[in-house]
Amino acid sequence: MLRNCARLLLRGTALSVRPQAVHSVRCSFPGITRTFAEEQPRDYGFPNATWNSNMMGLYQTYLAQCNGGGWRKIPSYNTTVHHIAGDPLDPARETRLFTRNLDQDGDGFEYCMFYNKAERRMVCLFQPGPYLEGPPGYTHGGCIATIIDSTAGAGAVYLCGSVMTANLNINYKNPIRLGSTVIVDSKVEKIENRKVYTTCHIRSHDDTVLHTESTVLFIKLNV
Ligand SMILES: CCCCCCCCCCCC(=O)SCCNC(=O)CCNC(=O)[C@H](O)C(C)(C)COP(=O)(O)OP(=O)(O)OC[C@H]1O[C@@H](n2cnc3c(N)ncnc32)[C@H](O)[C@@H]1OP(=O)(O)O
Repeated sequence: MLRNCARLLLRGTALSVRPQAVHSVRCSFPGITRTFAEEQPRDYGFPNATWNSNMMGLYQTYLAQCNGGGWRKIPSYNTTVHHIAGDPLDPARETRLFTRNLDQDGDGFEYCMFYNKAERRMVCLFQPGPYLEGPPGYTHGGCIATIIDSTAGAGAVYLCGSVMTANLNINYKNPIRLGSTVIVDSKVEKIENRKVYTTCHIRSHDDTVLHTESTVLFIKLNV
């Protein structure tokens, strides 16, 4: 449905859509604003049946802090934009966010994010699924890099607008077991002109194990 509607709109074909069914999908990159007709999009940052008890417990903890505690839950969809002007991608082709590209809940990246503007922090509760395997039973380092980039990137976007990752450094300290829950905690440390310096740590759900420590440099685009 989404793909068909987007295709029709992109081709300029008249399409009658109920107003309440129109959802404006905005991209975080400059010069790109497209509106797609779609059903109410699913927010993948809500709990599903595959979330384990630690993930659920942390979710409830952060959710409780959204009531006057300075935190807010960030929605998470499975697509950003379908076409970038001048981009070689076929505008009619469906694209999916890398971290939301599997159909079955629980197989890949299960996560939700919470943002605290005053603290310049974006926190991601992350439960890696079985299709993210690297070493037997553990999460692939590239997947870990992805969730760090996505979390710190979202934090930079919420604070500064459009950014691109320029540099990502990770020290892997302890492996992350598949199916476990970890806390990805990023913070914007410093902004210098277009450069947004962030740090990010991944810790176990109970804070006892440090899995990674990293720095990520983003460059602002819309200045
Ligand atoms: C909301 C939820 C949804 C949104 C959720 C969002 C999640 C996003 C997470 C995914 C993000 C990605 O995957 S992004 C995809 C991976 N990244 C990329 O493909 C980026 C490829 N690189 C580029 O496009 C470009 O190099 C840029 C845009 C990064 C910078 O190019 P530019 O715009 O021409 O700027 P440039 O003049 O080169 O640099 C500007 C300043 O930054 C410095 N600078 C540039 N690169 C570096 C570097 N690696 N290390 C140090 N410093 C650097 C320069 O020295 C300069 O400093 P000074 O002289 O001013 O002092």
